[in-house]
Amino acid sequence: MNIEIFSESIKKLADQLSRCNLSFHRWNDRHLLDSNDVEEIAQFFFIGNSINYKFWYNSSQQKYKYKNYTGSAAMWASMKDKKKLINLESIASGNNIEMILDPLLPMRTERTKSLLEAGEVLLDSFSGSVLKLCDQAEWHAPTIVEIITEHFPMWKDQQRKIKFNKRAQLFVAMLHGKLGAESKIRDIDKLSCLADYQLPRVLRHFGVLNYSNKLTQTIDNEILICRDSDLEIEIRLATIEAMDLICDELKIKHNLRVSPIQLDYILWAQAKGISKPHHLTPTIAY
Ligand SMILES: Nc1nc2c(c(CN[C@H]3C=C[C@H](O)[C@@H]3O)cn2[C@@H]2O[C@H](COP(=O)(O)O)[C@@H](O)[C@H]2O)c(=O)[nH]1
Repeated sequence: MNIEIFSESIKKLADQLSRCNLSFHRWNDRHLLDSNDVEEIAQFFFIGNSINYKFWYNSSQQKYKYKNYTGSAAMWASMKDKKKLINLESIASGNNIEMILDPLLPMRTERTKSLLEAGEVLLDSFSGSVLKLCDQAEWHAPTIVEIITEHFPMWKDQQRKIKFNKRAQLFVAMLHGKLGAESKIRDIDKLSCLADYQLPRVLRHFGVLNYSNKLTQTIDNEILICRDSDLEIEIRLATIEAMDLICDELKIKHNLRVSPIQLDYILWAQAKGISKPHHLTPTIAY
């Protein structure tokens, strides 16, 4: 065991959170597509999340940049600038990928494969419509995630039978938040938080996750943690458990019903001000 969850820190953090606006993020950020066309938004969120992973090169400090943006925001901003090229037929044919993918993005080979798969499968199995995929799931959040991970192998994020499905769940959360009152998505609260590299960093910063000396050394010295290793899975599981406990505390002590996926972005966004590194696992999952 390399991680302990501190209940005192959970109480303190829940207390702070209880005084914040805990509603779903609306994804109206400047680097995201703004459109009244729901299909266009859904497609943009889908294509973006198909390559929403690993924005670091060799360390937490060395991040992909585009214009004034860093990390995932830079990827979204670059996709937004190229939105006219995001045409499923040409993505699936491989023709536009060279132009869509910024050459500076890490894991270019994997991202090319992710984009090709997204284009091909959306066209072949869902008539090129992300909304059709949601219709097929009857807008039931966990079913949308299931359909995505069944049809798009690159989205499958399952380790030792544990379904993390970080990118598929983020896609659903983004669509739900963006649609706001118009959202037909059901059972969004059945999704888990998104076990990426920033959320555990935030939970560690707030003292919720307490790392063993070995893990502290590994992360602070920016030593790579292998994909599918016990350590990687422990970090991801502890993140989910801690987020569930924070939600329990908000409910029991503060009478606030907040789901882990609702709380996810609120805490994720806190990563910006943290100086300690995040864990480094080269992966297409997050
Ligand atoms: N748990 C959780 N993880 C999330 C998100 C988002 C949201 N995305 C954006 C869309 C509009 C917003 O303004 C954001 O820019 C990205 N990530 C993950 O973080 C990592 C990138 O981190 P950094 O290098 O610092 O950008 C990477 O694994 C990415 O997949 C979230 O909401 N929850």
